Amino acid sequence: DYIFSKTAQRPKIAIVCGSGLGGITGILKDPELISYKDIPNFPISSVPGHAGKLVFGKLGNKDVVCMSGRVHAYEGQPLWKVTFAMRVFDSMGIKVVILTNAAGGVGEKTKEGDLIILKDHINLPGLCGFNPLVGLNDERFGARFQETTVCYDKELRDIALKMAKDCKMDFVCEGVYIYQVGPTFESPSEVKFLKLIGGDMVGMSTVPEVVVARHRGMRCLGISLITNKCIDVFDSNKKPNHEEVLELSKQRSCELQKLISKIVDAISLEQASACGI
Ligand SMILES: O=P(O)(O)O[C@H]1O[C@H](CO)[C@@H](O)[C@H]1O
Ligand SMILES: Nc1nc2[nH]cnc2c(=O)[nH]1
Repeated sequence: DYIFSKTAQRPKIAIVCGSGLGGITGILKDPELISYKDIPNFPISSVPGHAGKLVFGKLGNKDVVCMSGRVHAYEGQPLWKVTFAMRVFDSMGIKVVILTNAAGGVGEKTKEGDLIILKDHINLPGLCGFNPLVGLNDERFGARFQETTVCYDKELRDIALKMAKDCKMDFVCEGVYIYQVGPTFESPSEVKFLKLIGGDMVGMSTVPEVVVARHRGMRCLGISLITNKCIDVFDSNKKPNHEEVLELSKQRSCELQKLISKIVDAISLEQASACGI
């Protein structure tokens, strides 16, 4: 109610901006900003590169809302708060959520600067009891036992790959994202393990949000920007750090913005009936 009292825009598509990836808010037409701190109960990010505002506006000819900044479990927030925005989006009538993140490249397939469309995920903490759907379930909002067979909508993924091909973005492909809580980056032995279990990239976000978004029946598309290669050799002098993550995000933000703009355009053309947009 608070959000709708502040804007007359009623988007059907939400975009979650990962670390340093809030630049897309700068290309929205007729932007209207709402600070997280003004929205009742909305959690506020403490991480550099996560601004803390909802930005409504037009991307091409479609209304969208961008979440510029997210909270992560490693900030000490419970998972219901980490995923709170997804419940808000659902009550606002959002049908499609595009989630971006900065991630470390695990396998040979990925290199710095690549944009990887999430084909699936491995919810490592989820497998050990750290899942946002733990707790009493309200059947009005979703099933007790949520399936996660196709978390990342096939049609949306196909659109993303087609748009990337049309734009000759040869650094876009599909991959599997592994969620770990953080805030530590991975040790070399952990990276070897993540490779073994079939991950292409690893990060500290997105999956809890997707689990809740799917529980609420929203369609999800995930896009990882590979900001660094995970180090799987012992005694390396090279060490991952958040500054490097933000620097790479800055370098690739234009390409990501272009790809998302094309995807949003295509959703309106190709998915009008399916998504009720
Ligand atoms: O996933 P996003 O929010 O893009 O952020 C990524 O970047 C941070 C590490 O540099 C971690 O929070 C990781 O999850
Ligand atoms: N877990 C994790 N998250 C990241 N986010 C950006 N880079 C990384 C990384 O190497 N590991």
